[in-house]
Amino acid sequence: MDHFTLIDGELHAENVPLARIAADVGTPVYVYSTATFQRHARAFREGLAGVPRARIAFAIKANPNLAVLRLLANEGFGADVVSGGELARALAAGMPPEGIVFSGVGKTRAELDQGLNAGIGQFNLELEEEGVVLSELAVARNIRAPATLRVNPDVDAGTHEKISTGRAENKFGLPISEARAIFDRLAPLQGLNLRGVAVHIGSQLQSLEPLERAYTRVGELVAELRAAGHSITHVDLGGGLGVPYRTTDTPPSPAEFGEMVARVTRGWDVELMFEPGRVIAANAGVLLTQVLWVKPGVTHPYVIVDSAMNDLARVALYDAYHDFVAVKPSGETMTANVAGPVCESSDVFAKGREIDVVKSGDLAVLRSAGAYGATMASTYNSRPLVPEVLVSGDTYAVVAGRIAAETIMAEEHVPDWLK
Ligand SMILES: Cc1ncc(COP(=O)(O)O)c(C=O)c1O
Ligand SMILES: N[C@@H](CCCC[NH3+])C(=O)O
Repeated sequence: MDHFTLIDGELHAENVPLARIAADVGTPVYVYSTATFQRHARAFREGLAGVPRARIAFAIKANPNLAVLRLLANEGFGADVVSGGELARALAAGMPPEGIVFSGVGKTRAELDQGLNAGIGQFNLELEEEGVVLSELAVARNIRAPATLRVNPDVDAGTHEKISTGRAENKFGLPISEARAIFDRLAPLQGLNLRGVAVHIGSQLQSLEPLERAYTRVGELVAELRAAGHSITHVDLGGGLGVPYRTTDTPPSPAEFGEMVARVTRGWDVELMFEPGRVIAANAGVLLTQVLWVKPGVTHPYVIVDSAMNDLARVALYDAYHDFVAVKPSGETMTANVAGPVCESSDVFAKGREIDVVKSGDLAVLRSAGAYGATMASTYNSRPLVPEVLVSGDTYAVVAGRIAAETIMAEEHVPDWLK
């Protein structure tokens, strides 16, 4: 359930008509609901009620909008960051440094430095050399960096191959079979407080079974590390819980996830970290767009909208499904393709789909666009960066402006020899 509903035959975000936002801000525009974000954040936390000592770090990559981060900080969430830019955003949003986890396979020395300067709560190490460098940087400051080893459990998450991270051939994590030896070598380093293990096997998971397998392997590793004399106090179980994009999708609920985690981790006696992204953000946002033309096609007409793959890349990248619905549906439907203006044949949001009847000038939304939407937008075709709006009750605020591609076009970008 979300807070984008029909009121008097017209789609609203909470109590605000989407048509009003379109008139005031223009389209395309991402529209987020405060109430949906809060509902999802609370449902996730409540799902973990049976898990002692659980901490939640929102995976900022899913939606790094500062207002959204402030909202989640107010819900007690920390942040999972994967770059210096995301770290800066988490801090700017008021997330306490000790609630911030730094993940990622390619952290630079400058980013490790930035994390140490900020005093973040945890570095998830992806390779042995990274641990050596982090230790050196920490020793230079006379501190010890809190860290875990991210392991790759070689589990197929059963999701789209481009968002799968836990198979042996993926670039993420250390082979779990080598974790013990690497832990033995890194744990004594003076600048490290190597205190646990992290795992994350992929995104948009539709089943708990691969997560349970991965977590079980992590549990075995924790026992093995303890038997070898290591003190293990922290385990990071990552993110990945899927969401319904279609009404027929039935991903596990946060409550079912929490029940599985409580069962699998019983007796681990550690602080558990979770890094949800999509499950908090996806259904808290829509991409509001206007129909430009309805163009006759060979088999079906093309509904050409003013949003495109540069605004919402998921369909072109992963063949993802986003529901397309009219803001003022007449009740009639038609079979059509929905496409954007970008000069790529992959700039198509829906093919041969039964959709609400729309005509030139009508407003419509692509649903479930709050995660990996605006954050993956680009200025391809010199289109502006899409703005974002956050609704709360009867009011809304523009929380990211429409940034014209021309603003990054300057005479100094043309070298002298071309003038
Ligand atoms: C390390 C890590 N943590 C958390 C996430 C968030 O995943 P999701 O948005 O599927 O919850 C990701 C993305 O897959 C990730 O790579
Ligand atoms: N960008 C992907 C998710 C990537 C998850 C990050 N490891 C998507 O939209 O589905």
